[in-house]
Amino acid sequence: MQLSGKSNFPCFHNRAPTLDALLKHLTMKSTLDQFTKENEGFSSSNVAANGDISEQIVNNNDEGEAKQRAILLEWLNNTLPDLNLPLNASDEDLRMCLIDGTILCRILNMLRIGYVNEVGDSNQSTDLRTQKIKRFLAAMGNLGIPSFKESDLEKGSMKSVIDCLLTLRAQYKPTITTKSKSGSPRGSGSPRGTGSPRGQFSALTGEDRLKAVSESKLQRTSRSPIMSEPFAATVHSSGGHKFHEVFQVKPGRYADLPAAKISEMMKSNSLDNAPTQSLLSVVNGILDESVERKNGEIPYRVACLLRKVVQEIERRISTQAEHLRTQNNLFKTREEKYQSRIRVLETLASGTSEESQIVMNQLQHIKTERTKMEEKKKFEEEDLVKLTKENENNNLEISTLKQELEVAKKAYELHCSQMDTQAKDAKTTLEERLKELEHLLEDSKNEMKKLESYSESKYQRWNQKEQIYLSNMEFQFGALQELRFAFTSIKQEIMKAQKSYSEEFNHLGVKLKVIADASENYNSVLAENRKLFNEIQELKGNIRVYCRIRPFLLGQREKQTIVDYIGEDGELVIANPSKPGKDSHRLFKFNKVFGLAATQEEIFSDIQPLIRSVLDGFNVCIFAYGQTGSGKTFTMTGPTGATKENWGVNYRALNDLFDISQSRRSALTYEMGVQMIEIYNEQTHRIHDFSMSIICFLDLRTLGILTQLQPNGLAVPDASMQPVNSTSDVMEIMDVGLRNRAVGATALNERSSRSHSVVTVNVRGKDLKTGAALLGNLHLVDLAGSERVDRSEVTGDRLREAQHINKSLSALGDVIFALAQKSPHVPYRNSKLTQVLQSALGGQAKTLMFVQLNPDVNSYSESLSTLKFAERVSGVELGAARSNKEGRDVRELMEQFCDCYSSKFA
Ligand SMILES: Nc1ncnc2c1ncn2[C@@H]1O[C@H](COP(=O)(O)OP(=O)(O)OP(=O)(O)O)[C@@H](O)[C@H]1O
Repeated sequence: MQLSGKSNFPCFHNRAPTLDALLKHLTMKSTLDQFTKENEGFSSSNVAANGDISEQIVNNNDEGEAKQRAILLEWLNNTLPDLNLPLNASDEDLRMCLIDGTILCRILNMLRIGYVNEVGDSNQSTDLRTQKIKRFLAAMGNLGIPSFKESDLEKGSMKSVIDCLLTLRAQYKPTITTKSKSGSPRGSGSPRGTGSPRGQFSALTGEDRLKAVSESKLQRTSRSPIMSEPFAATVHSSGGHKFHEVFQVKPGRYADLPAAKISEMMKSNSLDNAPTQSLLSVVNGILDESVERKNGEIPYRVACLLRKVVQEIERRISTQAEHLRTQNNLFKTREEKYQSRIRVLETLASGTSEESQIVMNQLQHIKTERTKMEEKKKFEEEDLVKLTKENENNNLEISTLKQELEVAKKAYELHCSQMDTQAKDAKTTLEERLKELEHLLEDSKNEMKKLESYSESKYQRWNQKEQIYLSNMEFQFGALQELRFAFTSIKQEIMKAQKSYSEEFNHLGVKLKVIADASENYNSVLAENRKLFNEIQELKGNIRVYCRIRPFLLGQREKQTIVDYIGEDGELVIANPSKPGKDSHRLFKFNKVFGLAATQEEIFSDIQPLIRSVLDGFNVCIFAYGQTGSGKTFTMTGPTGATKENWGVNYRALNDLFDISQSRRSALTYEMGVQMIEIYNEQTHRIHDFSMSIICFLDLRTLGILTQLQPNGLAVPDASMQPVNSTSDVMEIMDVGLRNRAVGATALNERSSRSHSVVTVNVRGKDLKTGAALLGNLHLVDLAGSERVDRSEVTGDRLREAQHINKSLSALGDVIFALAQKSPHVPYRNSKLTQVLQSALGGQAKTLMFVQLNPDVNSYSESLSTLKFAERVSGVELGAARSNKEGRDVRELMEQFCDCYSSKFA
């Protein structure tokens, strides 16, 4: 049976809804009694009744507890069959039934006169009701509870009836207190330890019972209406017990409560039955927990619980306020009633004195009552004020809590919205990621298919390759076998070859020893060779004169020549066809005469030994002498734009120098330098500078000529040497020099040179073994034209140029003549030309002069004078060569040299 924990009895709970209903049914006559019962009559009568009960209970101690319970259950089931209490109902069920105010009111209504059955059984017989009343009285008698009389009911006085019911209720009520101490409904307060309600109650003395009732009253008055709730009155009821368990939560644990627990707490039943103090504790606990966690976050379910609890507190406060207003109105109504009664009584008091005395007594009594009422009212008002203040404080606290709750709610909602946003973003991201993964999965599948097909094809290819490799391996294995056989045979051949090689090496070693011995003698042989070679050159003559006859040029083929005979031993006979006669033929003798058909190569091959002498450390001078246009430049340099075949003496000589120096590099190292100057009007100029040109010719700086030769044998110090390493370097320098030469047009030759061109090659050699130095100079001179002045048809500057040319050529002839005569004085200083060529003229120097001859009959006289100049030089020299009869014959020396050379190097 489910019983409500609320007590509706007016004495204990003013806010119970059944109180007003009960009071309305009471008669006006019993109003004063009712008032007395609620205030003081209850305690005194109750105490008195309890005292009687205790005596009766003591007298009936022998009756069993089961019998008492059975009697009470029987009566309750008969009277209120809808309770449907089982015969074996427990003491707790019985207790819960009897302390229920509603049930007590129903019992009271049933007992009072004019009772109408709740179920609407208006036809119920009076006998039945009387029988029920008698049964109740009998049950009370059995329980030893002071009862009432049926006449009291007939009179309409309910005081004794209410006292009886309160006693019955009070009998069960102490067991509650006892239970909390002993854990048994009957408690340990029974002196016998039986725990029966009667025994327990009887164990209390009258004073104790009075004290208990007073405490109950004191509790009632000291508690605020808010706190005087059903739960407070029925702390140990089943519902209260449940609330106690539900709200016994340790501080700081609300956030961790499971949802089921919070749902249980939020049940309307739980919240309705929970004490306000517990609800406030819940609110404070949640807020403290929120503050302690410092993040303001309150789980949603806890926030719901908080809202629910606050709503419950608000509801209770409003209910209590309503109740206080009702109570106040009630007190005002009562006061008005009392005032009207006082006025009636005062009217009556004006009647008889006796009645007046009685009325005065009653009035006094009423005044006393009124004073008490006023005191009570005062207490109530104070209570009201306290409650109002408390209500205000609570409202204030609630508003604060609401604000905090609102703030917490907003923070929570903000947090929730952020979480929602994050969740949406995360969801979107995850969906995108899912799509990507799906695409990837699709791609992977496709890739896997491709790989499978590829691996399949590759597997087949590998199989094919394996077959090929196997066949190849078989083939290679066969080849390997062949190679092994070949290797064995080759090995044997190598062994044989090794043997023959070792024998050959031994033989070569012997030969190498011979070569080493020969090489040790090489330098001495080389020195001897140089000595012998020089002796040969000396035997040929240190001054040689060759004659070269220029061929007719294009357009001169039909002209008469002056050349009558050319002998192999250097004889030349010229004749003047225009003056035939006895003296028309003249004989000239040279070292050698080159005819019209002589090539450049033939010319050079004859002078090549002199070039070798330069590398042996001797000075050599080669110059061309002849009239303008006789072919001097052609012989010394070659034609303009000459190929290697037409190279003149200059190029060939320098080329030969480089070739011979290269062939000697194992024994000698050479450094070469070239300078190119020209002597014009007895002034010396450097012409190989690349920046020179014909236009700037007259502004050229005049070079000084040293009176004493330098250590290198040069007489023109200012004309710096240009180092050369190859034939191309030399050709480049010469080309620039030739372009810069002073060339002017004359009537005789379009390239008539009026200056002496001197190319000097300085050679420095070093013997790698002995360290001895060799120094040689080669002078290659292209002389100016030797024609006579009166034929050149020039005057002024041209005439002065011709005079300077004739003077220098005469000086050259004088020097050579003096050298040939071994004259003590050689007139080198008579011209710039002889000064420049001083080192190459005389001493051990070798001089070779080409006498260039123009065969044209028109140039007969110029050719004749040229030949006479050459005769003067060559005649002396040739004579000297011929007079060297005490010396060895040239031919013999040559043979001796050749024998020596072949024996050393063959
Ligand atoms: N041996 C030769 N064979 C063919 N042509 C020649 C020969 N000698 C000279 N010549 C030609 O004759 C002309 C004159 O020669 P070249 O200029 O060498 O004379 P030159 O004596 O140097 O004159 P100059 O005194 O004016 O310098 C040139 O055209 C040249 O090519």
